[in-house]
Amino acid sequence: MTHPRFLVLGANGQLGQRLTRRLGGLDLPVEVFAFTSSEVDIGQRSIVNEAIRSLRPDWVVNAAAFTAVDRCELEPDHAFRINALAVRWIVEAAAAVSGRVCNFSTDYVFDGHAAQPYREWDRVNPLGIYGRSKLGGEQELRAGFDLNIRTAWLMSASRGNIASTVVRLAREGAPLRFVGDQVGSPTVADDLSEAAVQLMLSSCTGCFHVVNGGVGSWYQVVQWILRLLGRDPGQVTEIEAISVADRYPAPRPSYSVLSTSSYVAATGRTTDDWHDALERIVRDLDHP
Ligand SMILES: NC(=O)C1=CN([C@@H]2O[C@H](COP(=O)(O)OP(=O)(O)OC[C@H]3O[C@@H](n4cnc5c(N)ncnc54)[C@H](O)[C@@H]3O)[C@@H](O)[C@H]2O)C=CC1
Repeated sequence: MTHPRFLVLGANGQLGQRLTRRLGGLDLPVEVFAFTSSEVDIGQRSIVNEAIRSLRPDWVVNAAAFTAVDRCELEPDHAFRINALAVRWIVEAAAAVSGRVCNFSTDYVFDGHAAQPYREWDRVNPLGIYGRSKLGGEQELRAGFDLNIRTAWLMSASRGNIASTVVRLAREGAPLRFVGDQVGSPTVADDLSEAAVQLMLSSCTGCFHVVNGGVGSWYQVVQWILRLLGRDPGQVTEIEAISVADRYPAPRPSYSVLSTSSYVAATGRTTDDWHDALERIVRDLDHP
């Protein structure tokens, strides 16, 4: 009997690293192949084709993306090429070897005008190029065959991420200015990886929202990190809530909380509240 084969693209990214590690640590006989952006450039159709056709994976896990939201406005051609057209090439090559595609998308496909958590079937209306290009990628997937996981506000213990940045700034006593007027679903990349693996192992197809539970702003995330570090945010005068419009050129949805009820219905699992999930990361960062 052959073991399920997984091919991870964008394996050097925040999610790609976690997913590769999670797949490699499974208590099941699986084969995992992982390519970084320099090994397989998904923007090159022939390279994508060659990698997928030679390895014949059961699942191509696309963790590669152009995720710099503000740069997407300046480089729309590149954004559409990587976030949309490349997904078409991945799907074409996967189809040739009867493989499925697990793709990741974003809460930024929504405009933020909702008053309750977004479901998978809610009207999409991206505000900027990043969201539009990711929506383009979603549209390349095959109904009933591929898996599209919309997630949001990813955090991990990687360097440069919000958790490690706040820990560093707090230690240096540097001022902390974070957006307070945008709320969403902060999500830990390890938890998303676990859920994605579960969905693939249960042969789920279609669109699922997968995020940690609860609602927060980046300002609240930072307050929570400071509390976990034993610093009373009330005493930290340097922390300031700023407006998204003051910080970023590209528009962002002011409310992009995602409902995970489809994920719960499909797998019987729930995701942890983001406060608990973040606590695990900060504990690891604080005591490396
Ligand atoms: N970071 C976040 O807050 C959110 C991320 N997402 C989605 O989750 C997925 C993973 O995001 P992250 O890991 O956080 O992003 P990331 O930016 O950390 O990783 C993306 C990876 O793709 C690679 N990449 C870029 N262009 C490539 C190319 N032409 N060929 C191959 N690789 C290429 C980059 O080198 C990077 O390693 C993406 O689909 C993203 O759109 C969705 C919502 C929120």
